[in-house]
Amino acid sequence: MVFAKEDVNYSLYLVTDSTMLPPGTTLYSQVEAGLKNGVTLVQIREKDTETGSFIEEALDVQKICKKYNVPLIINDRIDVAMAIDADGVHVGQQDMPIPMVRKLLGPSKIIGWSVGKPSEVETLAKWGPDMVDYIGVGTLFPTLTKKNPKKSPMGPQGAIAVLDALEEYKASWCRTVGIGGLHPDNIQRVISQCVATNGKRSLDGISLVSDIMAAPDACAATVRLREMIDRTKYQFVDCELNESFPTAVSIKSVISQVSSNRPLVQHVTNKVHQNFGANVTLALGSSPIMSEIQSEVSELARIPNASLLLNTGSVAPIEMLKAAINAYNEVNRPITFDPVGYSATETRLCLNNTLLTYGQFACIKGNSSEILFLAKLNNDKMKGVDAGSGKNDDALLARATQIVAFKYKTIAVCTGEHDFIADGTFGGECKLSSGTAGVTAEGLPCVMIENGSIPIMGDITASGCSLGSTIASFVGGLDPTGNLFDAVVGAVLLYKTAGKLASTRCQGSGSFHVQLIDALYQLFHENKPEKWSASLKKF
Ligand SMILES: Cc1nc(C(=O)O)sc1CCOP(=O)(O)O
Ligand SMILES: C=C1C=NC(C(F)(F)F)=NC1=N
Ligand SMILES: [Mg+2]
Repeated sequence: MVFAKEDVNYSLYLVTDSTMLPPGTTLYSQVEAGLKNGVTLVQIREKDTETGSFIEEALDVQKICKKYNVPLIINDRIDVAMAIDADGVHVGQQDMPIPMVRKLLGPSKIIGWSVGKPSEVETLAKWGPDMVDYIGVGTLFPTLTKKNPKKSPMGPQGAIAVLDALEEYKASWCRTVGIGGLHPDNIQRVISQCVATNGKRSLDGISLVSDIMAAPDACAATVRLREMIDRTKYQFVDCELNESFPTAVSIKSVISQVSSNRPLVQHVTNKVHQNFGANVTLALGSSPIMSEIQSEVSELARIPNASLLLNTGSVAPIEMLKAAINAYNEVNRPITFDPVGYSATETRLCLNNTLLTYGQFACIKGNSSEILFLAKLNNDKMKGVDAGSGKNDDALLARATQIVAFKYKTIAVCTGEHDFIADGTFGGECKLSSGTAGVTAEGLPCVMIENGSIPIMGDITASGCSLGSTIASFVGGLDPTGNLFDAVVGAVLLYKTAGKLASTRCQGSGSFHVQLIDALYQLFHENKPEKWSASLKKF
């Protein structure tokens, strides 16, 4: 039986490995459990097996696959694939060159190729539509399954670069599966974030080994994976994600929610910001906790209305930051990420990129330099950790904010003379293959906040960081029916209005600090957004 290539379903692609079988299971029992519960494609990959027994195993697996009408792909071994008339092969960059594989297997067999970077896409595009049928895009996340890992994890952003290359080189025939460290805790984020910049394609499937092969109950593991992959809504935070434009009324409602829910705002932040951030949080009727203790982060995340502010100004150990991201993602509580000094040094760049790839953020907030860099629109290195020097025009900043929102499927905030806020959550909608149906960054809801300049804001410490505290309070205080975009816009509007008010009342930077907290306190408790000086404009 030959499978028509366009009928191949790549959505849940099991790659076998007999070296990790739990007691009481066999290669066949795990594969059958997968096939019974929604695996749509199987690859037998047994690196350390002698040819004879490999062929025996492959024939047995082939029988099971035929029973479920699922194609069987052989890893690396073209000879074995031909010997048993398998449905295709998967080869890596160091294996037999693709044109030779195609010559041996003929046009109807499925050929898969491991791809880790855009230049490899250029090659496959040059070979044309008769060569590579699908690519394994990886290694997405760290994994122990691949013995001698040659590739460092690329994360969703690396997969986006590969998807972009497929679009750039017009390899429309080529399908894609993500692979490497894929598990229930990151699959939905991968499906949601791995979208080509033109919005026209996302991964066609999720490929994995250990989540099923090493599962004591491979049926249950596969059922969970299947259900997750079939979901078209990625609810990474327990509040509403819809792209309505905020109004004074909706912001008033956000403040009432925050006021009554009194969110716990865990600050993992730099030393300079801690005290002031705590006072800003208290002024907003929320309760701050400055904890960097890894062992308590799961408990804190489970406190009602918990909200995490991750500010990488001066950093806790990366393992603690990762634990915090995991803990809050696990219980769908919001994380506000402030990549302070995003790329000022190699260390910060590496740390921030690692964290950006490690979890889903409700909001990513930065100054214009940080946002321009995150959007890859700023070539020169950042100057120090303060706001970028020089004037960037509004259109560029709005676009950069939309690009960051799109890449990370988050609410992106770019602060400066004007503030920009873009909603890249797509209401949580996400789908295999079709991406965002062509919606691109410039199609995202984006607002600009005008408020006149507040020069003195730059003369105090932690003014930007404390906007983070304000955002974290607002997103943390939402009811499940509250709206994330409203909360972030409301936080920025309130903060800028308070800054303006404080600058008219203070005698210098010392009293500005105090006046800013007073203004936040008064405006919050008064809750009359319709009277705020900061104005909102759809961009
Ligand atoms: C077979 C394979 N190829 C990879 C690549 O990056 O090309 S990673 C990998 C192993 C993936 O195993 P797990 O799902 O257990 O992480
Ligand atoms: C190294 C590999 C990379 N990707 C894939 C797949 F996901 F199936 F495409 N299989 C492999 N064996
Ligand atoms: Mg190989």
